[in-house]
Amino acid sequence: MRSAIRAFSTNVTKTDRKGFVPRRALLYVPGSSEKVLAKVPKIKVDSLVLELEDGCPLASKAQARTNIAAYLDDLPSKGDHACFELGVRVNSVSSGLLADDVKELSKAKHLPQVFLVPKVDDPDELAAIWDIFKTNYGAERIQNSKSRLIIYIESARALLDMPRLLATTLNLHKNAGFFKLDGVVFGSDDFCADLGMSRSNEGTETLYARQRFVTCCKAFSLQAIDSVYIDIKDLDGLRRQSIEGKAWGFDGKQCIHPTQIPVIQESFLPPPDKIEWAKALIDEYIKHENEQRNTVLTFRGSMVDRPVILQAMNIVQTVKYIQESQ
Ligand SMILES: CC(C)(COP(=O)(O)OP(=O)(O)OC[C@H]1O[C@@H](n2cnc3c(N)ncnc32)[C@H](O)[C@@H]1OP(=O)(O)O)[C@@H](O)C(=O)NCCC(=O)NCCSC(=O)C[C@H](O)C(=O)O
Ligand SMILES: [Mg+2]
Repeated sequence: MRSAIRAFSTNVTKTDRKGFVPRRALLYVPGSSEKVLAKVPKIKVDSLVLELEDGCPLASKAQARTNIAAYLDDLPSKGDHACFELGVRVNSVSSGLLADDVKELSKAKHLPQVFLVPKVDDPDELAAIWDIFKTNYGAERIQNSKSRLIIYIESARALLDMPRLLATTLNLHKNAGFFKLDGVVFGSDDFCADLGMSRSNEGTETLYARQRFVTCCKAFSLQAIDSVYIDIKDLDGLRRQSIEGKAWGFDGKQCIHPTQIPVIQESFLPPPDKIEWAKALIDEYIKHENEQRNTVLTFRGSMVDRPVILQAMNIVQTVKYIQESQ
């Protein structure tokens, strides 16, 4: 892309995209099931999360920890994985289970590519989380790893305090060497429970929350991962909510069943006609700019100014990054 276009600060270009991981679909695979774990290397999804939290019954937590630690310990023997990223979601600090999770996981030779920490409600919890990881892994092992961090916003308090939570997490990386925060997940089901809401497939009850959430993520150049859609059989509803989330600026969506993966991943890719529109608009804009005319132009009957160009660039670059990561 030409320099005039590159000079714009966009959603995509302002983020450090080195090591960019597409997270259109983030699939939870319960760690308690050895049968399902055996399928992990072949599951084609952007981000695959070995689950220790709510997808794992309390009675199976210990078994799930052992299974996931064994999986990570023996990672090279599993061969190439079809996913871009293999993560582990641990339990929250408030559950009292996090220390046991991290203690067991740290026995494995390999770290996951991303740790996902749910229910981060208060900036003070972050010091406790860092302390648990440091105690078990040792600061050096963490600082020398390329593992990333994803946190969850799942309560009214966390949503309101989101800027402070994100800034504190980013500072823990900068000042102490904790894993770098790369994305944030909106835990809509826990959020509904926290507010006494009844969740619906339409998701109108979380409209404000999702919009505030995505705005805060983008203010800190972080990936925003949308709500889970629990009606597994309703793929049309899932598609509608995925397309809506993409249009609102979300980068991906949580996923609980393999049938949801293609629906979500397709929805988070701009459609071919949008990609064609964006490329043609950028070409036209460059031509227009070279002719030293006003930077507002008419394209296919619509007025185009700088923000429209930025949206077109986001489309082209999102596709480019996903293709480059494949
Ligand atoms: C919901 C499920 C319990 C359904 O499982 P099951 O009854 O086995 O479904 P199917 O018979 O339709 O399964 C068909 C085959 O697909 C495999 N399968 C199913 N789910 C998964 C999966 N998640 N990953 C990999 N493979 C999966 C089955 O094994 C079958 O295979 P086969 O026998 O070979 O044909 C189950 O889908 C499930 O447990 N999903 C994950 C649930 C979970 O983790 N929930 C917590 C995350 S959501 C969340 O916490 C949101 C957030 O925090 C918030 O607060 O909002
Ligand atoms: Mg949750």
